[in-house]
Amino acid sequence: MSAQVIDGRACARALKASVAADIELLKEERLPIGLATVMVGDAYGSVAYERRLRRLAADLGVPYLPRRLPATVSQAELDDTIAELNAAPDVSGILVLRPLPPHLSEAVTFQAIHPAKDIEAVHPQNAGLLALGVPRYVPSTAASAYHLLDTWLDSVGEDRADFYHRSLIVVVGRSNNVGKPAVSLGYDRQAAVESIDEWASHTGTLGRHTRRADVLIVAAGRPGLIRAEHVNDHAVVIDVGINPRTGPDGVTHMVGDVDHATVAPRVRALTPVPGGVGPVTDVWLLRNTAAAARVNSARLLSSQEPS
Ligand SMILES: Nc1nc(=O)c2c([nH]1)NC[C@@H]1CN(c3ccc(C(=O)N[C@@H](CCC(=O)O)C(=O)O)cc3)C=[N+]21
Repeated sequence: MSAQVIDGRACARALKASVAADIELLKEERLPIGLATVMVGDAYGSVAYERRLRRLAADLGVPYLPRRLPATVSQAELDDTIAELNAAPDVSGILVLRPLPPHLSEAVTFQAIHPAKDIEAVHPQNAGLLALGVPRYVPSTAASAYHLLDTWLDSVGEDRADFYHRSLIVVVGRSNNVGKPAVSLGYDRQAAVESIDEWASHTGTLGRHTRRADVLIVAAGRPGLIRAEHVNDHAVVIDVGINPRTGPDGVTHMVGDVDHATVAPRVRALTPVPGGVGPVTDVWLLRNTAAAARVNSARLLSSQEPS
């Protein structure tokens, strides 16, 4: 029997309707909402993501400010751009696209973002709140992985709490933007959680871990990393990988970290690439942008109070 393919586009459509309603309310209340992105250079994944965000923001009627800086920009110039966006009253959320060129520091850059506008929770304050189980914003990629899982559980009639309490979630990849948040969100659901560095594939120990997973979340950025021998027959596999691959025809398209053709026949359910986590991620980011409009207005109101 072949696995159920989890439909990320359908899930994104439903989520988008609820985000559109949030945005409508904000407009009625005259709370300013706006998304700003900062792209340094022109990495393939960043350009692709930025294009999607621009379209979605337009669709939802959210003002969108794309800032593009040359790959040679200095740390001080990048920090200045962020400071400007921090101060702009019509910008509720700021996203700095990764990766940054090697001469720039992600740690320094992310600390420059005002925590109230940090819709990806990359500032240490927001990353800390997430790790403590009291997130201000849930980072969109990891949030989308769990949103797809939750929605799929509902669709097959499994009780979410019961499922997570019985499950081992294995997260492959330990990036600050996906792997680590995915671990925190697993803990929050009271699941057993295991985190593995993708380096385990070089020591031949990857399968030993991944084969035990009830839920396998793969965010390693390595096409074809997970194959048939890495999974068991009741696994639910969430493929977070977004890797450009140029075919023999010279056309570049996206593939995930999971070898879909060999894994799909062996597991219970899995997400495709494209059409899995990706489409939900964009919508979640706009959801956080709407939530940020409220966080920012509360902050501005309280700063007007006498001290
Ligand atoms: N700070 C930061 N946060 C990010 O989340 C981030 C980033 N930087 N830098 C770039 C990467 C890349 N990325 C994508 C997410 C979804 C799709 C996506 O939705 N793709 C569609 C279509 C793919 C296709 O065109 O075939 C899909 O999966 O169905 C693409 C790319 C987010 N990234």
